[in-house]
Order: sequence, then C-alpha cells, then structure tokens
Amino acid sequence: MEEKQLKDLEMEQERVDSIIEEIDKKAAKWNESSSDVGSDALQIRKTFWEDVTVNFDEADDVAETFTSIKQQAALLSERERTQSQMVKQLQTLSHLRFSPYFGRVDFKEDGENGIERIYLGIATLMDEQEENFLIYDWRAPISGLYYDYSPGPAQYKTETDSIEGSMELKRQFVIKGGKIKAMFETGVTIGDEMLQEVLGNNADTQMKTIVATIQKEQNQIIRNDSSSLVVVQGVAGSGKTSAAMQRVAYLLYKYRNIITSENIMLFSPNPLFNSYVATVLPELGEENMQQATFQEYLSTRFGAEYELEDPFEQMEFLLEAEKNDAYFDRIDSIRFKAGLEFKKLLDQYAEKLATETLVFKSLGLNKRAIISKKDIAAYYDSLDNSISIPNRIQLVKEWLLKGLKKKAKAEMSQEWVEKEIQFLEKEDYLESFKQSQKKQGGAHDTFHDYDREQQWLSEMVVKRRFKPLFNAVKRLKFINIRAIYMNFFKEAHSKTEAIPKNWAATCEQSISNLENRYIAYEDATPFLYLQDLIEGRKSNTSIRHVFIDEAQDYTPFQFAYIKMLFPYSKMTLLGDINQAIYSGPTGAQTILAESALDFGEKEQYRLTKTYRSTKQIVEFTRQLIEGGDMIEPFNRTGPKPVIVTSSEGSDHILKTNELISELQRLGHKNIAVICKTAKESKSAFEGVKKAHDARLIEKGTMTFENGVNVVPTYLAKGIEFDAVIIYNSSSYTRTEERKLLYTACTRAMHELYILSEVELSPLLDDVDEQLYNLV
Ligand SMILES: Nc1ncnc2c1ncn2[C@@H]1O[C@H](COP(=O)(O)OP(=O)(O)OP(=O)(O)O)[C@@H](O)[C@H]1O
Repeated sequence: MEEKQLKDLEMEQERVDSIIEEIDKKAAKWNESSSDVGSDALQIRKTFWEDVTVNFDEADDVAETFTSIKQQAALLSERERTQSQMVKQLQTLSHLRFSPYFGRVDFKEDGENGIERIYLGIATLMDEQEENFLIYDWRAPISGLYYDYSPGPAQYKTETDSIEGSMELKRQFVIKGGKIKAMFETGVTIGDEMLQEVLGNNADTQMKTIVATIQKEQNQIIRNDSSSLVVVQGVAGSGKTSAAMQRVAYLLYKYRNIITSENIMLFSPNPLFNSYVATVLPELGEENMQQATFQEYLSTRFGAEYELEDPFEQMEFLLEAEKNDAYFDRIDSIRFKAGLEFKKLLDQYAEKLATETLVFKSLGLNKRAIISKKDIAAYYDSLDNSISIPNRIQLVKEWLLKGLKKKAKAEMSQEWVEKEIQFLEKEDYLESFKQSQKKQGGAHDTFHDYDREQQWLSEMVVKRRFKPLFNAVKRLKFINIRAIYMNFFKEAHSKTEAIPKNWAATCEQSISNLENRYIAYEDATPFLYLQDLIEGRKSNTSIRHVFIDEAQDYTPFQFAYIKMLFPYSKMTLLGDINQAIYSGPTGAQTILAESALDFGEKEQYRLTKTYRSTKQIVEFTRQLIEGGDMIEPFNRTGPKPVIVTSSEGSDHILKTNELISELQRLGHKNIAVICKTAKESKSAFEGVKKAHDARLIEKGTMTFENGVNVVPTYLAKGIEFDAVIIYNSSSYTRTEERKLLYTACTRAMHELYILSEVELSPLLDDVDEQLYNLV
C-alpha cells in the first residue's frame, strides 16, 4: 500500500473509532431511558386496576369506569410502543457499532466553499448535540449521490430542489466488528472490487442486503416513488428480488409517517422463498412486509369446500402427463383462461345475469330445507333488477337473517328439540339452572324453575343448530357460485374470434371438474372473479403497495384480479420472461409479455447485467434461450460448466453422489441437485440420501438449509446455490421446456454440472462447445 493510502486508512480508522465511542455513549443513554420506560410500563400493568375507578352502580358510573379503563389502557400502550421503538433503535445502534458505514462521498455544492463529507450507513446517526450527521441513512436524498455518480459533476434532489455540485471523492469500506477490513477508492460507479468481494462469497440460505453495492440502474428502481406501476424486466440474477427488498426499505423510510410494513404486501412464488428473503429488512432495521403466495390467498378463499389444484400440481401435469387429446385440450383451456378475453366473457355473463335469476342453495336443517332455494330465488326475483346484483344479494341476506330468526323461534316447540335436550351434557344443565336462578333473583319456585330451564335448554339447542346457518348466510353461502360458474360453460356463447376452436372440450372439462368440486388452477381466479362480481367484495384498503416477484408466472387475468383486490395500491412487478416456466408449456400469456401490459401508465425498467453466476456460467446459460446475447455477465470468473455424458450401464446415482462429494471437498456448502419434476426429485433423493445427508425440498417446505438439497426447478425459483447439478438433462426434450432448463441452470453461483441419465438434452445442441467441458 502506498504511503498516502496508509495514511488515509489510518485516518478513516480513527474516525470509525470515534464513531463507535459516540454509539456507545448513545446506547448507554438510550438503555437508561428504555429501562425507565420499561419499568413505567411494568408499573402501569401492575397497578392497572388500582388506578382506574371501577363503579357499576349507575349508568353514569359505568360510563365513567369505561372511560377510565380506556385512558389507562391508552397510557399503557403508549409506553409499550415507546419501549418497543427504543428497543428497535438500540438494535440499529448495535448494527451500526459492528459496521457503521460502507461509503463516503465528498461533495462540493456549487456556490459553497466547503466540502461536505457524507458517510453512508444503514441508518442515520447524529452527533451528541443532534446537529450534525455523523452517518447518513443510505435512503436519504443526499445519499443518492453515492449510487448515481462517480467523481465529477453530480447532483441530488431534495423534496423541493435539485442540488448541483461536484463529487470530489468516492470511497467504499468493508467494516466488520468496528475494523476497516477493506477500503476502495472508486472511480466508475460502485467499484468492481467491492462487488467482487461480495459476490465471491458462498451462497447463503438467506438473502443479504445489497445497500453497499446497489448499482445505478437498480437504484432507479429502488427510488422510483412517482409511478403507480413499476415493471422490472430483468435477466436471471440481475438483482430483481434484491431491488424489490431495498425498495420496500426505501419506501418505509421515505414515507415513514404515512406507511408501515403493514401497508406493503409481497406476493412470492413459494413458501420457501418467504423464508429466503425474511432477514433482508430486519438487517436494515425495518420490519418485514406482509408476505403471501397467491396460492395462499386462493386457498383461504376456497376453504375446505373444494379441492383446489395448486400451480405446482398444474406444472407436474404439464410436464408429466401423457400428451394425448385431453392434454392438448387442457393446454388450450389454460391458455384461454389466462387471458383478458376470457375475463371479458365473464363480464358479459355477469351483465346478462343482472336481468336473470341466480342459482341459490337451500338452507337446510336436519336434512330438511328450512328456507328453500326456490323461496330464495322468488324473493331475489321480486327485487327491482335495476339494483346491482351485489346490492340485491345484500337485501336477500337481510331477508334471510330475519327469516331464520323467525324459523328458529318456531323450531323451539319441535319434537327434535326435546329429543336433543335429553342428550345434553351435564354442564349444559348446570348452566341452564344458573340462568333460571339469575332470572329468578335466587328465589325458589320448583314448578316454574323447571319450565324456565326447559325453555332455556330448547333455546340453547335451537341456537346451536341455527348458528352455522346464520354464519352461512352472513358469508353469502346461499348463492350457488359453483352452479353459476358451471352454467357459464353450459351456455352457448356467441362465436366471437375470442372463443378458442375447441371451446366445447374446454367446457366439458370445466363442467366435469366443477361437478366434482375440483378447482383446476386455471379456473381458480376466474371463479373468484365471478364470485366477487356477484357478491361484491370489499377491496383491501390498508395495503398501499403491492410487490409481485416472479411476475412472469402470473397471467393477465390474475393481475387484473389482484388490481381489483388492491385498488388503492401502487404496484411493482418484477420478473424475467425467460423464466416463464408455467407459460412455457402452455403458451399462455404472462403479465410480462409486452402485449399483455396494457394497464395504463407504467414505468418500465430493464436489467441486463447479471450478478449471481460467474462469467463462465452466464456465457453458457445465455445460449440456452432466445435473445440471450443481451445478458451481460459481471466479471467474476470460475470454472466452465461441465456436461457429463453417460455411458451404457453407468450408475447414474453413483456418479451424482461422487460429484456431490467432490463439490463438498472443494468447499461448496450449498449444493442443489435440481430435477425437472417432484417425481424425479423423489427418485433422485432416494439415491442421494444413501451417500449424503441430503434434504428433499417439496412444495410445503418452509425453509431451506445449507447442505445438499434435492429440489424440483419450480421450487428453486428465485433462490441460488454455490453449485448446481442438473440431475438429468435427458428429461428436457421439448422446446417448451427450454425456460425450465434455463431457470434451473441459472441458480448456480460458482459451479454448474449437467448430468444425463441417457442422452444429452437436445436443448443443449445449440450451445457453443467452447463454453463447457465435456467429460
Ligand atoms: N448490486 C448488487 N450488489 C451485490 N450483489 C448483488 C447486487 N445485485 C444483485 N446481487 C446479487 O446477485 C444475486 C441475484 O440477485 P437476485 O436474487 O436479487 O436476482 P433476481 O433478478 O431476482 O434473480 P432470479 O430472477 O434469477 O431469481 C444475489 O446473490 C444478490 O445478492
């Protein structure tokens, strides 16, 4: 190191030391006040009932008691909130103590004499007087300089102004445990050295934050706060998920007085992915947003009443099922039901329904119809049909609730009630005795006591039996949506060009599934959409921002539906059309296809540089797909991918197991054996587990661990591994499976091996032989 560099390093370390002193002082002070607030809260909890005035004598007293309890509860929750905020701040301080910052820029504002030194970390730190910034939060407006410029003319935007000037210096640090481990002076964008350092590491079971090395084009996505729809089309490993996570952190910071993590929702591809990204935001001192898979939403809506297919089952069908007529009919059906034309047809159908009757279900008790579907239909039909369907449904609901009340009263004298009383539990009798005593004011009157008890018991029996009926009515279960959706397929539709050629087959398949209460994945969203048109669903108003990762796996219909569920929400979609593994085999549209994105104003970004894999792996994988030339690898080198050929009689499992051992010997901790389907994964796992402590990843798996994981491609989505072994390239034969093979191969960070049980996949034919080693 040159003398100047050494001096700079010394000076920077001194600054780090002084910052740590400041942090320690602050932490001591906050610890003290936090424990004061904590003991305050404890004291309030202890003496809660002593400090409130409890008096139920008169109506006025009751109201006063109520107010007094409310005040005390508010005081307690305010203290608890303050305490939990303080705990959070202390956690942030401890993060800062370990690594106070990662960057510095020296900025000279035009027209000013002095140069401002800006140090960037995961949170703001002020000096003792709370006047000067010792560390700027990476999300502060001024921090944008670090991500967007190299030394030379630079500017940043505040709420109101654009500040111009010049950047005199840009420096990056790797600080661990309060010690500077590396320091780079960077000229162009965020230095390659620092990225090299980060990307060369082993894969982790949890995603990491990238705040120190966010690239300029990623920064634009993270800081875009004006567009209501942001669409990111980025190649595999280009940092889409990373950008999404830092964007959540950015929005939470920028709008900290308006939104919280409760107001942001991320749709992720599978439950495993949820745990993969779960630590990024806490690492940045923020709470995790709401997270769900779309399937989780669907299955909550359908409940136990139906058998609901999930996308993974649909995928298995697409890959495994015999390619006969029924298969191709279903492919057509999936393709059509994915599109907005189908949604339009359902809209027309709903419009038509507005002038017709609907199909209802009788409300039954003890196998008799208490209120018959005919009566419900008659009441519905009597309503003015200029009232919207959802509003008429509400009127029917009110009418039914009233009707049920009357019926319940009438039922009390029925014979079955008397019979059921005899089978009641001891506790029920005891309760009824207590109730009748209460009414009596303690006095005894055996004859009337008996009557009253009987009365009370009948009421209880009837109430219990009617409760599910009341609940069903409140949840609008008296509408037979299944039949209504089924009728849609029974009716003749005008033969617009929108209707596919083999519509009859689609209808037949759909009706047969519905008759069996089976909801195929392609029917799930249209079914709920129609249900919501009829019932009128209240939209979610608390979510203000929805993120959809792996957006290429959503159909235009699903996206339109999600928009309907979150009408007040901004949207960020992130995906890669080359990883559209669901629409690959069906040719169905995805929301990332240019033509499908007709959703009004949007800001679109393209990420073509990829960071996950070595240059050698990227050069190989980009030849697996059409238009792969535009994918730019980051300059990190490693061994070329290896294609292992098979010879007659060679033991495939033995070969796989030897390879795993070799990769482990090379120090790779996170090795994936990626298979085409769940079925193939299971059989591979049986073999791998004989020699290794391996784990089979299935659709319900919630977390993944370091070690050897055997996983079907569609569950490895979004995740990365040190080394990937494609278990059997022979399984990928059809051009429709290109994207699947590409997705599997792009999971590798450092090493990629492709094995084949029999012949090599023909999809590898087009790859330049120079780009891999053949053994
Ligand atoms: N600016 C960056 N600095 C450091 N690492 C980065 C950066 N951008 C991306 N990475 C790393 O590259 C890898 C891939 O990122 P990420 O998973 O976000 O990509 P993706 O586009 O979502 O990939 P895919 O579509 O293949 O799932 C991760 O290890 C991530 O940490």
